[in-house]
Amino acid sequence: MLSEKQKEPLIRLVGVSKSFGNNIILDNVDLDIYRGDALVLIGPSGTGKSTILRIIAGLLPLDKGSIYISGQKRKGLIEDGEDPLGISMVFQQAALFDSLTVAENVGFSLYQHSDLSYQEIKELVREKLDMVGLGNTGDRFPAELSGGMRKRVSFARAIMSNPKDEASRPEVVLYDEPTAGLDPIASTVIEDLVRELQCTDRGCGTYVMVSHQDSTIRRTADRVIFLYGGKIQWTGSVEEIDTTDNPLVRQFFSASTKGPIKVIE
Ligand SMILES: Nc1ncnc2c1ncn2[C@@H]1O[C@H](COP(=O)(O)OP(=O)(O)OP(=O)(O)O)[C@@H](O)[C@H]1O
Repeated sequence: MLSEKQKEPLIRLVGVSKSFGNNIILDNVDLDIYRGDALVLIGPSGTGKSTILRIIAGLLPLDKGSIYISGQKRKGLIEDGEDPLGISMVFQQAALFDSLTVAENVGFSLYQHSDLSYQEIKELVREKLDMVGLGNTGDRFPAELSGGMRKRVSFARAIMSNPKDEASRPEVVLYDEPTAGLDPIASTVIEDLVRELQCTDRGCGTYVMVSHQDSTIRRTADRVIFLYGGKIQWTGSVEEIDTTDNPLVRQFFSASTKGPIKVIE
């Protein structure tokens, strides 16, 4: 039996609405994310998937509704107060500092915000780079790496935390299209890594991902959510992608221009 605490969602969006100008992007969205969830958000371009990630990360204000982190209502943005659990985001463009080495990028937040020694941070950086299979790249600059390697550096940065500050350890990782623009083999490396990083000796973490790539959706999702018209239209398992009779999901995966999804020309 799960205790009440274990059943409580780590993150809960209640009645969340968001517009940009006159465009209603999210319309009264409810979403619960549980510990250990491997959740992939899908849907046509421009339906608000990245917007949901940015809202969960606390980077974007809501128009209406509430967001609860470990049962605690968030007030304002992440810069207005820390959440009771660590949430980190891997951006679509790896978002590395070009003028810093790989090691300096990965250790950046610890150099800025911790009192760890240079040597301690160096060892942590090396550990995280080893975890993403890039142990020997610390002295290189982002421009010297392939797109897939840059993505992996951004993963290493996202899972970095201060061992003396348990609250800094990210329990939830948000991935925005981590395999966009990568060839199929580089995508497989990233997909495997997402799964490997989810479960460590501490247990299984939680992630929410946005992806358009069929292989990434199928290999990294336990639960799939289809967003369209500002609403969650369908939730199912990967297996159910091929068996559902939901017309939106069927059209999306058959890549057909005919169906309820309006084609933007
Ligand atoms: N800061 C902003 N200002 C104005 N419009 C925005 C802003 N951010 C997003 N939008 C608009 O909101 C809509 C949803 O954007 P979002 O990036 O969340 O969609 P998405 O589903 O992730 O799309 P894609 O699959 O193409 O990445 C788009 O029409 C986008 O142009």
